[in-house]
Amino acid sequence: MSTTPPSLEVQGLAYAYPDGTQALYGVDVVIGRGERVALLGPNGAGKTTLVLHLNGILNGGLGTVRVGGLAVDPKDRKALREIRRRVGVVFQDPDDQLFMPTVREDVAFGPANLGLRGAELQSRVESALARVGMSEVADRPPQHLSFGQRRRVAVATVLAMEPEILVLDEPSSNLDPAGRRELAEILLSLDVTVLMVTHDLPYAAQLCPRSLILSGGVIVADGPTPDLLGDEELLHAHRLELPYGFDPAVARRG
Ligand SMILES: Nc1ncnc2c1ncn2[C@@H]1O[C@H](COP(=O)(O)OP(=O)(O)OP(=O)(O)O)[C@@H](O)[C@H]1O
Repeated sequence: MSTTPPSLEVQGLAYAYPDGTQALYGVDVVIGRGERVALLGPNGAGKTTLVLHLNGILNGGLGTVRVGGLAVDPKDRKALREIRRRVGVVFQDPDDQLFMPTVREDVAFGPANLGLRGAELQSRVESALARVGMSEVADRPPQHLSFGQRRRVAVATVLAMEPEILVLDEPSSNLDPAGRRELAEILLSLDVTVLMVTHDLPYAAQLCPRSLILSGGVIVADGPTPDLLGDEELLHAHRLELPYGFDPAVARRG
C-alpha cells in the first residue's frame, strides 16, 4: 500500500550560526499535505533560521528535513534543485522576487528554468496569474503595480513552480485592510500546503487551522490555532499579544 508522504517533515533540527549563536535546539515538525499552518514566535525565536533550512539555504546543523519525502541534502545538487522547486518561499519584500520587465516574464522565469516551453509554459503562467487575480496586469512592469499587487505577483511566481509547500514570510505586512483581505481570500482559495510565518495573530487565526509557536529555538506549542490563541499564559510567556478586543474563539477551525 502506498501512502503520500507529508509535505514537510523536520526531525531533530538543531543549528548554531558560525559565530556560535545557537538558533534551533532540536525542532520536530510534520505538516501534512493540504494543511495551512502558522509559525508564530517572538523576535529572535528562530523562525527565519527554520525557514532557511527548508530549502537548504542554511545547512550544517543536526537533524533532517524532508519535503514530500525527499531529503534536503546540500551535497546532492540535483536533489537540492528539486527541493527548491518544492519549497516555494514568498519573501516579505516582493521586490526581492520581481526583476523582469513584465509580470508575465517574472512568472515564467522559474518554470522556463525548469525547461518548460511553448503552450505548457504559457498555461502555467496564465493559471498562476489567474489564481492570484492578476491576469489583467500580465503585460505591465511589476514596478508600476501597487505593493499589494506586487505581493500577489510574487505569490504567482512561486505557484507557477507547482510547489509542494508554499512558505510565506509575513504575508500581511505593509498591506492596507483591503489588500490584507484580498490576499487572505486568495490564500484560502489555494489548494496547496501553506506554512505562514507571522506576527499577525488575527491573520493566523483567519487562515491557519493549526499553529506552531517557536520560542528560544524550540517548538513550545503545536495545536489548533483557536486553542493556542485562547491560552493567555502561553501567549504571555512567549511575548505574543492579541490586538485589544480580538476574540480567538471566533477563529476559523478545520
Ligand atoms: N547570521 C547570523 N549570525 C549569528 N546569529 C544569527 C544570525 N541570524 C540570526 N541569528 C540569531 O539566531 C537567533 C534566531 O534568529 P531568527 O532570525 O531565526 O529569528 P526570527 O524568529 O526569525 O526573528 P524575527 O521575528 O525577528 O524575524 C537569534 O538569536 C538571532 O540573533
